[in-house]
Amino acid sequence: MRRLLLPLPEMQAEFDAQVDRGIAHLLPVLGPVCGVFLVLFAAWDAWLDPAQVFLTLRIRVAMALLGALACAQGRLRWGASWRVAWLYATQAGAIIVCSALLPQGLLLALPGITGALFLLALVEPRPRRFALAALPPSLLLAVLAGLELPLPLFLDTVLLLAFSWPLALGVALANLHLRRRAFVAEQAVLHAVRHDSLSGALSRGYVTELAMHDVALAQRHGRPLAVAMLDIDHFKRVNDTYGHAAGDRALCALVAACRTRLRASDYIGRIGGEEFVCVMPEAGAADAVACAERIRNEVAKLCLPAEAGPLRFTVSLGVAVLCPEHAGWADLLRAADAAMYEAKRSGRNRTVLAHPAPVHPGPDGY
Ligand SMILES: Nc1nc2c(ncn2[C@@H]2O[C@H](COP(=O)(O)OP(=O)(O)OP(=O)(O)O)[C@@H](O)[C@H]2O)c(=O)[nH]1
Repeated sequence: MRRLLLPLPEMQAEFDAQVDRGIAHLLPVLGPVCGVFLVLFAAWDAWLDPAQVFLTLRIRVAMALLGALACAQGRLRWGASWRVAWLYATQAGAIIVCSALLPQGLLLALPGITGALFLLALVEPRPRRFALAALPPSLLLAVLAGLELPLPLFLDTVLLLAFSWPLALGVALANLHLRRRAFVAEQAVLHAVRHDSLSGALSRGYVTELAMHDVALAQRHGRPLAVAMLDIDHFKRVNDTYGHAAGDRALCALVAACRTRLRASDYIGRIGGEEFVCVMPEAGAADAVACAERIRNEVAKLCLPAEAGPLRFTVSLGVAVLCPEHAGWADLLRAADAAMYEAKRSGRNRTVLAHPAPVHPGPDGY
């Protein structure tokens, strides 16, 4: 059972959300499938006992309409599990009740009713939720079999249910195991695509995707957003003096230092060799420059052990704040880049705020 659990609680929550999304996509398809079954079962009823067919048809239609509530996307605020449980309970319930009204109906329908358990195990593989959906119809079947069938046949029915349940649960667990493996693999690929493997910063593609979204949001709601572009000073010299491996460690230390100085809602991405960008939603010029200065001071304090002696390095930063002159993320980044080159030109190890003047000045008028 432990192997079925995901290593992190947030991964478990994301996995559950993914399964729920899958079920939500499947539900509109299950509606018409139930409709086809309704017609087939009505024909079956007519074949077994034409006298009862109008009664059973009314029950089946009523249960189908009740079950259709589960497919009403967005109307009812039910979770996917409750929708599945409701759909299964109404459809299996209709089969069981109608079968009980037909001569030998329960016995004839038994393989279909137990078979439905296996279908459910494919749709809802999480054991507790599977049990939640499967239990009420199984209990209904046992009760009606107890009322309708002679004792030996009732015991056969209960025995068949007792066999089917662990088997269907096994199918659900195997299904769950396979889905979790696929999910973990998908997460690993996503992580590799979204992160720089050396420094752990976001990859260029992913930081661009996030930043474009945040810039569009800030523009739409008139909210502040700032960007700081960082570049290690004389990094070529660092590599030449201390070696490439020490240079790599400097990149990692830089990202770690930035993370300690950024807010939880800020993020850092690597956009080139030794160039990084920090995106700071809800930060005006004063906040962003103060944060950039904190990063610069933190980096200047770093001292990494290396064979050629203690490695110290500095960074130059260009800060740009979103304003109406910026059409989007590309313009904002260009402004931060220009400010960063200005910081390099004017002596390095400093922060330069890009012009034009920001629209969202901080309290100190930046
Ligand atoms: N160790 C290491 N070095 C890298 C990596 N990516 C790029 N570099 C090096 O970063 C250096 C960038 O050098 P330049 O673009 O000349 O800039 P600089 O020496 O930092 O000079 P300024 O930016 O003008 O201060 C090059 O020597 C690259 O080889 C990496 O992943 N690891």
